Amino acid sequence: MDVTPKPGVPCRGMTDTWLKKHTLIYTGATRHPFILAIRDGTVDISAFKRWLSQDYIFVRAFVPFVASLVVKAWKKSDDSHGDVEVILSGLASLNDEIDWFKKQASKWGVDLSVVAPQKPTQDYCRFLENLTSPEVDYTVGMMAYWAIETVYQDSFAHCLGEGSKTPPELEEVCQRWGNGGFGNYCSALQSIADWCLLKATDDEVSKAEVTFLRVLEYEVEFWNMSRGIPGY
Ligand SMILES: Cc1ncc(CNC=O)c(N)n1
Repeated sequence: MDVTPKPGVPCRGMTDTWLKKHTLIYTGATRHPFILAIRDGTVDISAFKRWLSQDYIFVRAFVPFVASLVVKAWKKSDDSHGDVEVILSGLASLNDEIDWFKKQASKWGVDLSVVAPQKPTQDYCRFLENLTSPEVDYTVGMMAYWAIETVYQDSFAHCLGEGSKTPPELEEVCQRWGNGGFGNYCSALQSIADWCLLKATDDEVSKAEVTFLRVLEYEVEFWNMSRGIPGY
């Protein structure tokens, strides 16, 4: 079999295949009514504040998950792709992000010390905690990391795109994840995830695909909660 890359023909990894195969649910997570409301300037400010306080809880739980990936990257024998440095720089950004959330909270008059996690936040945080276990493959974890970051990058970049009417006071929020630098970071995570998937067993690949779908479902639930759909 000829495996040499053809000029002009992009080399598609497993993650791109899944984005195509599951495009409906991916679009549901990245073009959610909450995001569309930010983009068209009709977002309810109480919904935005709810998102802000719940996401602060999420991000705190995200830190140990990403830290577990540093451990797994360090333990595996092949680090020719510099995975440890890539993940570590993500942890450093999360350190800034936690400060950023605190500043945003005081700007919007949200008291983070009294915020209780709602059910979708609890469920999503528990899912992250399960992924932190040493029993979960590095491949599955990296793929989840890429998917979680990419949903935010794609969603918030959409709020900054051509023709958006995002309120000026929310632009900084959209920039946090929608900026091109973060887009490049997501591409780096995607390359690592694709490389892992290329070498993974069939069992790991199918576990990773299920995990990919679960991430998208949790993201949709998180937006639903933020939007204040009755029942939350
Ligand atoms: C629910 C959710 N998903 C993804 C992200 C983006 N990662 C870190 O900030 C986030 N903040 N919150």
